[in-house]
Amino acid sequence: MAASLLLELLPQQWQLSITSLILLAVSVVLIFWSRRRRNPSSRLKLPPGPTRLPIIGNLHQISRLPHRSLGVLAGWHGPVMALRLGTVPVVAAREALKVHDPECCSRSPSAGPRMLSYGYKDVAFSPYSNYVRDMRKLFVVELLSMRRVQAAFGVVGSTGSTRGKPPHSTPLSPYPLANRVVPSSSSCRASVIGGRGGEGLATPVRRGEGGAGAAERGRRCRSGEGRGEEVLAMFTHCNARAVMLPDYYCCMVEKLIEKLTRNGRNAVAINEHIFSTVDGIIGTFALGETYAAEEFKDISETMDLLSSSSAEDFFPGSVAGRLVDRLTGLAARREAIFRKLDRFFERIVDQHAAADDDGPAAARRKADDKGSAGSDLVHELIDLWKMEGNTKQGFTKDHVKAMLLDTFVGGITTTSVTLHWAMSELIRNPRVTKKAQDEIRAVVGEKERVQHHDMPKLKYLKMVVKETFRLHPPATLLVPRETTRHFKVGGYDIPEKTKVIVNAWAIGRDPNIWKDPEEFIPERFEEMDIDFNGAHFELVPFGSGCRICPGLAIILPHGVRKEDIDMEEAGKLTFHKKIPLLLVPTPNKAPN
Ligand code: HEM
Repeated sequence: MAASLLLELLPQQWQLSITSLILLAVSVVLIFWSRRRRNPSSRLKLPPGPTRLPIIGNLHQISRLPHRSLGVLAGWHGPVMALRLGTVPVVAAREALKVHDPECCSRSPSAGPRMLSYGYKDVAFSPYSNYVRDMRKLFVVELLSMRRVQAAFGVVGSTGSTRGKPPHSTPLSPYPLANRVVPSSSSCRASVIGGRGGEGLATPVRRGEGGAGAAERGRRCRSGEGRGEEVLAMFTHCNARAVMLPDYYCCMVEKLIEKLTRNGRNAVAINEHIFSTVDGIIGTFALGETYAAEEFKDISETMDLLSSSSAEDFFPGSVAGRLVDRLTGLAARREAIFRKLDRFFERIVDQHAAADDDGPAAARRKADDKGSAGSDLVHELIDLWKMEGNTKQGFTKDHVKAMLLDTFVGGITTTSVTLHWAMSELIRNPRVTKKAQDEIRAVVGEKERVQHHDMPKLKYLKMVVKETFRLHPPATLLVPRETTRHFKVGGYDIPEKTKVIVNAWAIGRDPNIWKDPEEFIPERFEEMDIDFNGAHFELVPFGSGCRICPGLAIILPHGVRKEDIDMEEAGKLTFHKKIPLLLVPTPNKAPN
């Protein structure tokens, strides 16, 4: 009534246009409504979620720290929440991996990862397939196995060195690995910074065992269309593969100490030192004796490009998305980084391939004679390329480079970001630092450095690592998954091809699980049998199940007030400390 009165008061030419506009709006609503009725997905009981805006959906509700925005939204809408980011259906559900891991084993397409991984020829960003399963197996069973790592670093546990011995007790069999036997290695270790009579904390940490829950999930994964043998292999044989071995790692720590000592009483940006130490460890393990980050400076930009946050990711298949990425310059940056990355990988592969010209075995022998690492991951991948390259589903040079991307980018950044957070928490919490140092002193005694066999005794230090992962998982939202078929969680329907986000950061700070969740209290783990091996869903910094991180490696300073240490985050795929930690390194000698 009021509307018709208003219309009458308007000039005649306006009346016509406003009436047509109203008719148009009503028709659009009617068409939309009738389509919804016919669409079977509208009959599904989808999880609750925030109200969406036309076109952009819930994009406006996601800040630069998406784990925080999603944490707040989950507080309002519950632990299973549906969103739409652009045109992409998304479900944030921590329960998804716990109960429905086999249905969430894939990854959604994304423009950055697609280009940088040579069209999904890597593991981390590829949709689930036999190739991913086989390459995970290769990664876990061969490339990150104790035997291989020992071969790469020329050590055998804490008892001696293999220098002079052939690095391979059994030769690698070629991809597709159908008949590969999982070695029954059980010495699962990883390292964290530590030391004695020296300069700060330095020590390796022993990991926990898989547990019944893990084995059960491995079994379920396996029964789910043959997926997840690799998970079972990881949990039953070595749920935490070491990427850093004590001898080599000690050498890198010595180098770090030397650098810090040379620096005298000047403050240092500790993140840079951590980064180059981790780069040295993982770089050497994976790429031979190359210091990767010294040769390729754009690692953090690469990381940003791998996060699924381009317009094309939110509007897949649309010209508009691609156009926006072109106009904002993102597409050009992506191409430039890809060219640089490719040149870097080409050089590494070509150098290794040239050394392999006389045959892989001869190259290893030569390398071994020189007392160097002998066989690194690149050699292994080149072997595969040369053996399998001519087959129909050939393993090509691009596959080699894509696998290097996963190790180089995935391994170095995550590990150094974690160490940076750990150091910052230790500086903020002098009580914890003192307790960890006292433990190391007590365990290490008069020795100069922590030894391999000291690791299981450093229980408090392991709790410090767990507490760091609880508060600061570097991949705060893990690597998003995609559903391969419809399933129900918490009574809600999750359709096929839905992007699944697990907020590891919010789980670690959930007051229903953790007392005083914002506080850094390693002692909480004395009472709780919780580890980060993927078996406990209260702590999932490495993910869990079929796509659990095959690296599963961890790394790890007085007189400062807690408030002095800023803990703001920044990043896109992994979230690091926004303001680098500056420290003056001082020797921390054992009392006489
Ligand atoms: C502090 C250290 C690290 C953290 C916190 C971490 C975390 C993660 C997370 C959260 C995922 C996704 C898991 C999922 O989807 O459930 C992942 C996957 C992966 N990580 Fe790590 N990672 C670390 C170190 C490493 C290292 C050292 C390497 C290699 C040398 C590595 C290689 C990979 C690969 C290849 C994947 C892909 C697995 C797949 O998609 O199937 N990571 N990592």
